[in-house]
Amino acid sequence: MNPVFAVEHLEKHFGGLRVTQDVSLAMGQGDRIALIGPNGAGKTTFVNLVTGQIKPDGGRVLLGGVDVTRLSATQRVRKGLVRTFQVTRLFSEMTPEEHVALALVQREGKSGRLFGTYADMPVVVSETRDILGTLGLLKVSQEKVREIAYGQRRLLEIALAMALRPKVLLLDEPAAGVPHSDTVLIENALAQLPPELAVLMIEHDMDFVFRFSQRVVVLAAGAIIFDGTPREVAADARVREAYLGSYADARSVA
Ligand SMILES: Nc1ncnc2c1ncn2[C@@H]1O[C@H](COP(=O)(O)OP(=O)(O)OP(=O)(O)O)[C@@H](O)[C@H]1O
Repeated sequence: MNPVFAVEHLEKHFGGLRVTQDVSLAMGQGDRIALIGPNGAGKTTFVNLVTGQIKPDGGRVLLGGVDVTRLSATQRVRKGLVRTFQVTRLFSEMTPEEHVALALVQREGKSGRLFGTYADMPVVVSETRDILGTLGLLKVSQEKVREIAYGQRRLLEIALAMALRPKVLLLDEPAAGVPHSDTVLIENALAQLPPELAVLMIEHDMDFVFRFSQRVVVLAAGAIIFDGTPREVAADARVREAYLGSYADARSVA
């Protein structure tokens, strides 16, 4: 069976800097992969290449076995490759329900209708509730975004990504900026995502990474230096040197 998502020999240079070096990776349905690496390792560049925000200098991006390297970011979203961003892009005066409902209205090509009319669209109303329920946001669905906790805003970003019906979801640091005590909200919500969805997460919080992922891919200086289970990755000397440092010793995760 074809992987749901793959990159083959991806390359990106910025001037003389090789930011992505011969990166190959494949994901199957339901995979939960964490992409880790030190600052400047090329994680965001990798996601930008995958989603089509920037063009690679070499290599291919495949979705369901089909080469999408030449497709725009929007075309890739329509094919099920969806990302979230590190920085939230929400409207402070709108509610979570309005955000998700309008994303669904837009997805269905009904955005010509007047704002606020989604209440007349039962399919939109029920899917909105399902998505907000999955992300644990029903209790704040009617509050303005400026009134909800930062962690809930990050979850709303993921809800908006889910409104696009992804097959592959790329999460760029979903817990960044979230107080450590609230990280569990994000973890619990991610655990409710559909099991068949393939999820690749960039994240610096290693406790979160080890609990979330079945597989950890380590990027350093633009190249994959390790790809294995959380237990293997924590025990690998090269990874400790490049990234984990004293973390693995301190936590005894190996
Ligand atoms: N548009 C650009 N032009 C030139 N250099 C760039 C550009 N974008 C990124 N870089 C460089 O590419 C390297 C990788 O950056 P990238 O943001 O992908 O790393 P990262 O692993 O996501 O880092 P962080 O964890 O800090 O977000 C860095 O050295 C960065 O300065």
